[in-house]
Amino acid sequence: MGVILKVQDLHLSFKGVKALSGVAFSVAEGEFFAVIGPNGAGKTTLLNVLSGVYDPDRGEVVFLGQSLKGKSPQERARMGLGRTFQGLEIFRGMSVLENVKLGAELALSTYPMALPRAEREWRLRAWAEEVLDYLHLSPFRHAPAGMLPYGLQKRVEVARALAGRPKLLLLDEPMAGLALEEKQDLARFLLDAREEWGVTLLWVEHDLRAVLELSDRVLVLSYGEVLYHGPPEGVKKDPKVVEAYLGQG
Ligand SMILES: Nc1ncnc2c1ncn2[C@@H]1O[C@H](COP(=O)(O)OP(=O)(O)OP(=O)(O)O)[C@@H](O)[C@H]1O
Repeated sequence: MGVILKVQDLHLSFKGVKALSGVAFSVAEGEFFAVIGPNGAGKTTLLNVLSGVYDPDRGEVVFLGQSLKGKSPQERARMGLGRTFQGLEIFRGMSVLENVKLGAELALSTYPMALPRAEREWRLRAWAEEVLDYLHLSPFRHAPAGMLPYGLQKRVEVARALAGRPKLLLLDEPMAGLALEEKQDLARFLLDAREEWGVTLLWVEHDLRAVLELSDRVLVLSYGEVLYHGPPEGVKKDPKVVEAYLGQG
């Protein structure tokens, strides 16, 4: 398995607060990689640096062997770096299908040649429908996304991100606010997406049980520093992690 993402010596401060301090790790292709840590540890800041919302003060992010320095979030997305957000980022007044087609536009924008309008529309629709079907959202395709229950809205957001055919999908707390059954459904969809479309997953998540059950490797951050980087089995055994994170109960 090759390395899809390499993060080297990232530093970022906000007015003296060190949000990231010497963060380094790598993610292998096809991995389900988790980032956890207490509130304010720097997890969302890390996602913002990876997706190009913030420039780091120091350090580098290499995606598929290419440095991301100076690349906008849009350029990164076109390279195959997808993202979902902590809050919901769907268009509530648009139908589920329209939301997912917007994501599919991104996949088509990387297509090597310009397509005739009708064919373009056909491909967009076909790909969006495939993703909807895969995530069991087809019955809701014409419903305004904002009218669906929260758990389904979260699933629409994941569907839209997957429709962009990311090679690496960054997920910011995808399970927040979901009931246990909805979490289990989402976990299955993510694992299936990895299997079916070969997408690598990097998720920030507070549900420790889900993280330890599903992830291949885990990065633990605290005060912007890496406390632990390794398999899930080692997380609870690491004295530094217990002290800074798990000890909080
Ligand atoms: N735009 C910003 N301006 C100023 N300070 C910021 C900004 N973004 C983050 N910070 C600070 O950087 C630190 C890390 O914040 P971050 O949101 O990355 O943590 P987190 O691990 O995602 O926390 P949570 O689990 O609560 O979402 C915090 O001290 C936060 O207050």
